[in-house]
Formats: sequence, C-alpha cells, structure tokens
Amino acid sequence: MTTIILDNVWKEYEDRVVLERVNLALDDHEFLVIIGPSGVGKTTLLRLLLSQEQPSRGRILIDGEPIASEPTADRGVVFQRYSVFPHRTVLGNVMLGPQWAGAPILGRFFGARRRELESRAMALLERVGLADSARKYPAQLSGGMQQRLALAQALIMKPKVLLLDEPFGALDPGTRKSMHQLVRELWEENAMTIVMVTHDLSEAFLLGTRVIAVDRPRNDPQAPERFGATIASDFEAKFRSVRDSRRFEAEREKLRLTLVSADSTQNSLPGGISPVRALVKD
Ligand SMILES: Nc1ncnc2c1ncn2[C@@H]1O[C@H](COP(=O)(O)OP(=O)(O)OP(=O)(O)O)[C@@H](O)[C@H]1O
Repeated sequence: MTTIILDNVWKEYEDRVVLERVNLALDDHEFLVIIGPSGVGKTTLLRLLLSQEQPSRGRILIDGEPIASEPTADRGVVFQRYSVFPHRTVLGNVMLGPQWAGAPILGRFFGARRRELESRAMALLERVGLADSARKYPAQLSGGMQQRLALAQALIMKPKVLLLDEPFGALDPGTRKSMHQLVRELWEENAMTIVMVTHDLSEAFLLGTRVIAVDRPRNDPQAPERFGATIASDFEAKFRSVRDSRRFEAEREKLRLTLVSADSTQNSLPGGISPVRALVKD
C-alpha cells in the first residue's frame, strides 16, 4: 500500500516561485496524470516526488512518513529520453540497478545470486517483449523498445511509486498505443502508484485514475516570477472505474455468496431478475 500526501508544498528558486500551495492526497494504487502548459512546473513536481529537489516550504509524506531526502529505489523513474547505458547489453542494463544497490563497491553479483537476478531480469524482459533482444545493445533498439527497456530497468527495483515524465513523447502513434497498453497492464500487475506527466490530453484521460491540471491562478504582469503554479483542476478519469471495479468485484462476490447461501429458494426479484443480476446491472 502506498499513499502520498503533499501538504502545502512550495518550490522557489531565489525570487522565482515555481510552485505554490500544492495540496494533494493520493490513494493507494492511483494512476495520477499531471497536465499543464509548458514551463509551469510539472517536472518540478515529479522531481520533488523523487527527492531530486526539496520543497522550499511544506512537506511530502509517503505512507505517512516524511519522504526520504535522497532518491531511493522505491521510487523509479522513466524519462522521455531514457539514458540507458550504451555499452551494456539489454540484459546488463536491467541487472545493473539491483547490482549497484546490493553490491555498491563492485557493482556485480556472482554465483547463485547472479543467476537468480539474471532469471528475474529475463522474466521482466519477457514481460515487456524484449526477451529476444536481451543480448543486443541499446543502439540496436527502436525508440519504443528503449522505453520498454527503461520500464524493465525501473520495475526490477520493485518501486512503490513509478514516475513517468512524458515517457511516450518521442514515440510514433502506433508504438505509443502499444506502450499505453503495456503500462496499464504493468500498473495493474504491480499494484504500484504511478505519477505521469504528459502533454497529451487523450493519453491523460485514457490512462489515469485521476488527472490534475497545474496552472498559475495569479499573474503579475510586472513580476511574472512572483506567483507560482498550483493544482487548478482535479478530475477523476476513466480508468479509476476499472481500478475501483476490482474492489467492487470482490465485494460483489462476497455479497453473491452471502445471498446464495442465505436463501437459495427466494433468489428472484420482480420481473424474474435474480439479486445477482440486479447487482451486476447496477
Ligand atoms: N534549478 C532551477 N533554477 C531555476 N529555475 C528552475 C530550475 N528548475 C526549473 N526551473 C524553472 O521552473 C519552471 C518550471 O519548470 P518545469 O521543467 O518543471 O516545467 P514543465 O511544466 O515540466 O515544462 P515542460 O512542459 O516544458 O516540460 C521553468 O520556468 C524553469 O525554468
């Protein structure tokens, strides 16, 4: 379970206010999408969630605890152009993170530990459709394949929160569509929280359980840096219903069993509709 709270968060660079009064409470397993005009502070918000930047004021809590002051493995990130290591194979790139985390001096595992990691990395490459390219180098991959590699690299660290900064921005429409599908599936399978920045509104509402628009509510033409951006709108998006329907399904199943066991003889409603079907209809 992962909840995120931003409590009156500000980000200022000397006299320049980039973000002000940002308040946000994110549920467990949310897919939050951030939209907003160019230069408004969307990436800054992601960098705060990664601890690449610190708030000037306010606080960020993850699962009720103050966010770590340094980037940690439980927060993965994928950028629009991901800098994979060009001299490592696809498999080597995926194995790198856990090796650095587990053996910081040598950066390498040996023996059984290495074999275990290799099989985990291969399973993940299989999942993102890159198993056949495991021995290739990044330069031999298309843009979409490189983004799949970036996803595998982030996921092998089992992040609680995955941050995506315009991850599909450089991809052609067909590849983009297949990446949407993949990310959506990975989000469901891994039960993680995703925070994604995009300029594409249809993508935002297609993927997100929640979409926030970041904008500057106040403007001083004489001093454009005086006011920062904040959450101007907050929408529940289409995919929330899918997430919530899973909870609903579980509840419905419980109720169905109760109804069936409580009264197997009187399980019809007027019009011949059974209670189960009536629930489904609702
Ligand atoms: N280290 C910094 N020092 C000063 N200003 C900064 C710094 N980092 C970011 N900014 C400013 O903060 C503002 C917001 O930048 P940010 O990259 O977060 O915007 P964005 O909404 O992600 O933009 P885009 O959609 O174009 O990627 C920009 O005006 C940028 O110049």
